[in-house]
Amino acid sequence: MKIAIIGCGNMGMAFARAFLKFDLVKKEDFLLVEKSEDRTEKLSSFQPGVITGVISPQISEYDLIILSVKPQDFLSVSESLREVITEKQVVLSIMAGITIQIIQNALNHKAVIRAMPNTPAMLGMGITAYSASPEVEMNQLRKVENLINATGRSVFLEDEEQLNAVTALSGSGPAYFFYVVKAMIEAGKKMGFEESVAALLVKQTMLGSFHLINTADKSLDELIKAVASKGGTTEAALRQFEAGGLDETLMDGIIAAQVRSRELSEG
Ligand SMILES: NC(=O)C1=CN([C@@H]2O[C@H](COP(=O)(O)OP(=O)(O)OC[C@H]3O[C@@H](n4cnc5c(N)ncnc54)[C@H](O)[C@@H]3O)[C@@H](O)[C@H]2O)C=CC1
Ligand SMILES: O=C(O)[C@@H]1CCC=N1
Repeated sequence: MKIAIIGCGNMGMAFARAFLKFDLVKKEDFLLVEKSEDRTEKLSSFQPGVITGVISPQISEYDLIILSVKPQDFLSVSESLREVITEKQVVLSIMAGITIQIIQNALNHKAVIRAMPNTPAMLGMGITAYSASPEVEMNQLRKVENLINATGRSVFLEDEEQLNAVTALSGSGPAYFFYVVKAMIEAGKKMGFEESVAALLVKQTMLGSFHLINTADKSLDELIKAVASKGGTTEAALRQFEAGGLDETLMDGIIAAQVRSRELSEG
């Protein structure tokens, strides 16, 4: 399969590297379209077939076109892409908020898959949800699903609207996790630890706790209860979290992300 990637930043290249790792695509079968000159210099070490700063008719030789520019850059990309895209090509967009219909209209093109990955895709540990327009054929969808699975796990959603919630939950989710880890490390520093020691304590705690979620035969409430002794230290912390409305703040934040994802489709 020959793949053109438009917007070769964090996510576009995470996808490209994952496809290479699993030998799903050959280096020479990539066309990388990247506007930034700084970024383009870095891309040369990837040794793709073609690196270019602009969309040209050459793109019509590629089976799949991945749109991985920021949502705000889509309009300018679509103006040149609609001139050269051909009917047999499939478009895979990972842009937050931009609906299949907007992409179809802007490109005058029917076969569109919209996906929402997350940054652990860089390690092959991502989770991507995706929807497709009815014009995407089953064999095309399967091929794209195989590609996505090189970046981690995937889930197909019949209802495209749910991608806004996916964006809020797992698309943005890594940032929430890093935010909590950072706050915990800051607390460690406040209590007198060197940053490296605080980071070691927190990161290993997160890693071990994640594995407990997956392996212990306990619900999250039971896992919390198993840590929080009556009248003990954890209870003191949890009481403070509750008084500050931490869980509601987190939920409100995630819903704000969903609202923003919907807004992005309105331009
Ligand atoms: N970063 C994340 O965690 C996630 C991002 N996304 C989506 O992925 C998309 C890309 O995000 P990132 O990779 O984080 O952004 P990024 O800023 O790292 O990459 C975007 C790239 O597009 C390039 N670009 C802009 N206009 C262009 C044009 N006209 N032609 C060619 N290249 C152009 C930029 O120079 C940049 O290198 C966004 O739409 C975002 O919503 C989706 C899931 C997770
Ligand atoms: O923040 C954003 O808009 C993108 C979408 C999900 C993660 N990053």
